[in-house]
Amino acid sequence: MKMGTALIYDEEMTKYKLLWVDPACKIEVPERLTVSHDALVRNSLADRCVAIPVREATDAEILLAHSEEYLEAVKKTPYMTLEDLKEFTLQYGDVYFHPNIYHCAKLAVGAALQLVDSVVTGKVRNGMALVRPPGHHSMRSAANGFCVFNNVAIAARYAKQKYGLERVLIVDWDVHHGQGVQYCFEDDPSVLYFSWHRYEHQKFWPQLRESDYDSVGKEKGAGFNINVPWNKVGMENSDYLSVFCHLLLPVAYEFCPDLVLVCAGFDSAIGDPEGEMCATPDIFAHLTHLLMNLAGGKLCAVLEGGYNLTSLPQAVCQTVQTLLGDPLPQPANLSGPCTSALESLHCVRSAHRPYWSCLKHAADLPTSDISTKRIKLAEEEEEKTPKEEEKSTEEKVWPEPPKRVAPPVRSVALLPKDVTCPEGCKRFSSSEALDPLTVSKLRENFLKDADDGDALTTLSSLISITEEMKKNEICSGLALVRDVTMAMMCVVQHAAAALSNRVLVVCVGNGKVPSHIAEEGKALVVQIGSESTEEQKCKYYIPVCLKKGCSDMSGFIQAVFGLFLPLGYEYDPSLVLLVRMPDSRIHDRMWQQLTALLQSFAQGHTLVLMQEDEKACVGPTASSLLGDPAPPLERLQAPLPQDMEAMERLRHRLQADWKLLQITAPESG
Ligand SMILES: NCCCNCCCCCS
Ligand SMILES: [Zn+2]
Repeated sequence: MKMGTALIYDEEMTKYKLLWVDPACKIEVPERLTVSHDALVRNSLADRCVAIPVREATDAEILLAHSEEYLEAVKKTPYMTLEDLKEFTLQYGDVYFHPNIYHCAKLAVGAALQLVDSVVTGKVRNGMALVRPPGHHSMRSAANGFCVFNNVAIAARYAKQKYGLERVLIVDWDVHHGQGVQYCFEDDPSVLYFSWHRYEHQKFWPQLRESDYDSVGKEKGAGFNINVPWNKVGMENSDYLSVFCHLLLPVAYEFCPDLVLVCAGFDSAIGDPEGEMCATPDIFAHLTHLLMNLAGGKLCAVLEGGYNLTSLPQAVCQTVQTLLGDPLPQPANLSGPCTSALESLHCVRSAHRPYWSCLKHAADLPTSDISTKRIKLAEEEEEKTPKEEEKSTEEKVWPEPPKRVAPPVRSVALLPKDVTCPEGCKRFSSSEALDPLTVSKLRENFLKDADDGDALTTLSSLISITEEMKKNEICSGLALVRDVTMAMMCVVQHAAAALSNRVLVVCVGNGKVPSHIAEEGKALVVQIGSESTEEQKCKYYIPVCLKKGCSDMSGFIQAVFGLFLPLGYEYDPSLVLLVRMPDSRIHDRMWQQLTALLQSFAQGHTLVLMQEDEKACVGPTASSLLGDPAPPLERLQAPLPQDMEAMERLRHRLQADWKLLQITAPESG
């Protein structure tokens, strides 16, 4: 049964503002919340959510992350005069107080806790809390960076204490480093904190040495704090996706969290005066989707920053629409990560090599460099942005994110009559006959026995399904066929020729895949199995070999994140064909994860082909195609070294053609 998405918002949290002149704080305005909520209402997203009321956090809850003296001090602010408030504020940095901010800060924490309760108890699947003041900069005994109480840090402690959760992942995609969260959990292996942030070699606020990539956590928490410093502004969608694919997701899946909390700051979006980045609002649909199959889909997004009143509401809507399960937008043209981002990615992966088996094969840091400060030389040759003084002040413009229309039919199933159609799926029966030309072409090209009526019906039905997808009548589909290879050939041939689709073909399991279908680039074929049928000779046919075959979950998931996703994003297909070859021996859970993750592409137009005897896979496949979160994989052990080395060699060979496969900067000089 499809569970809902919670939306937590209360206009009371708009009822505080800056009462004096302070240039550092003037961007934190009540309108941030009103424009975001109004956009959700205007786009008919709010009424598709489950409205959960806010509540005030109790003292005990606030004390989960703050000291008594700090709480007692803040408690006095409602009764302060304007002068007292100014005086009180001086002891903290880049933050302001107001007679009503304590009340709002308690509501912001309470909203986050209400969201945790709704998600962890299963009342809803996931959700978002629109709150202010934000939280991730506030520390045990100090307000900072517009933050009073650390909403997400308290939520993580609360979730562990009340529900006995063992592992919580916090993803902080805000453009600032949530140092308050880092301090809270840096010695705690049960909370993995990931943050990227504008850093510019410690020149950017809050200018902390401990925000660099070599702060990996302390004592038992070593490895559970991941900092990705952006040492240049202007980071784009490619940079964000590269870090997700080559760092966050492999580690997050190895960590196997029971709950995902997102410090959902949108000052990392284009147009924001703080971040000065260039990632477009629709990228947050993809970042959200890529996290939605962790922890069985239990994801709580809590608003942090976001100061551009145009990109903030757009990004909030993209996030909520994805939480609701709508098809993703086609990602904007991805040009590959910039040198600076690759330097940072390389440094973080090296720093965390000792702690995560998925990174064990990350190349080592050149011994001389202990921090990105010394790697500036590689940056000189690539000027991403004009020098400081020439910094452009013109208004950034970007296209309105594309409408994401959910097709009338979410998923169809082409099944033998004796196989029941999964709930939520629509059984496909080719209503109108295909035009005779297509039929005759099918006969001569694909049918061994020209009079094989069943095969003809199946193939013509598959073609009809791809045509319906092209018209966005159908989102996705699955088919049980007698011969998956022939069915694959037929769909690729037709889609590439007739529909001018770019088809991403993902073949799971061994079996002869006629690579000529990849020749002219109309299809990109990746195949993963236990033996490489043929070595990779053309750019569009990529065989991945796992010693133990597709039953090896940790090797498989590395191929998904390190190869399949980057390739898929760069290829940007309009159709994804997922083929389960006979006796692939892939685990159902891994299959469901793959089916879910491949919906990142082609606006979810995924067609799954399976052999007729795989009846048992129909249900799990359908639930993933219908948008149900894939069940979590168990904790992954180390992938086989020889598999990882083979994947490294493959990636190294391919990265010249496929930029999103890069994980280190091109040799400088
Ligand atoms: N350019 C003004 C300096 C403001 N620095 C504090 C930013 C806090 C962001 C919280 S997400
Ligand atoms: Zn921020």
